[in-house]
Amino acid sequence: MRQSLVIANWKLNGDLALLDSMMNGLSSQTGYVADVVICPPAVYLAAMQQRSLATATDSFKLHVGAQNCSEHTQGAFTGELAPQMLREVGCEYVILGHSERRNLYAETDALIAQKVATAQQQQLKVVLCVGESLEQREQGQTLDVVTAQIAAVLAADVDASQLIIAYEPVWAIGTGKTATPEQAQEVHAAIRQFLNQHSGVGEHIALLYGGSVKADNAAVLFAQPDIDGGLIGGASLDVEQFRAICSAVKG
Ligand SMILES: O=C[C@H](O)COP(=O)(O)O
Repeated sequence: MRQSLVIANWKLNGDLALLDSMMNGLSSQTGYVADVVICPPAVYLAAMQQRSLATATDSFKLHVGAQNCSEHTQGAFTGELAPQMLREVGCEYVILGHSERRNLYAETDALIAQKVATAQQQQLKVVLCVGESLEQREQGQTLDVVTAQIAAVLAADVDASQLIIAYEPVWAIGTGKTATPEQAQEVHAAIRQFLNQHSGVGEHIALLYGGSVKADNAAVLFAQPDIDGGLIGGASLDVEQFRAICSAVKG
């Protein structure tokens, strides 16, 4: 049985007050089928871990995730955060290869592969983001782009069976244009098949959809057979919306 996950990526948003209201709001309604992960800006990670422990019960815990990490474990890299530092403050997950990192910070497939390897060596669960631009989709290159992004990571010293992959079409991120359930399912199925062919792990790893997921479209996306949950940006900053999205994952 594959893991179901809903992950909040706050990006450069939020504050301690939102952290408190989100933790209280989510933990006041438990019984989610999916594991729920919140990835706030890094300065809030330790505070989130404290709150996660304080609100945890035998059956429910909010998991802590980071939005990025260094490919290095230590050294003269001003401003960077090493995976084991993230682990030490309670992080279990890290998002890598997000299109904003690829496009705004020029992260290459090679750098992302290095980051994935280092993060896994330090026992972080990696959420690898992949996705095509609008131009690439219009030119029929979606599956080639997405599988090439994954292949670059599989070529490095990584454990494919421990990856979580988030398919996020770049044209759907923060635009209000969601991929249709059929478009998303087609790419997820292709990713699973590709992973089966290249490392035999396709049936076992969680594949998430991201890109303008909201309370009113989450259920239909998550009902697709190869979609195991979501990576949520804007709607993860609203307690009620995010709670509804978490509840939209069914067993
Ligand atoms: O990491 C999250 C994705 O970039 C999706 O963002 P969005 O839900 O605001 O479109």
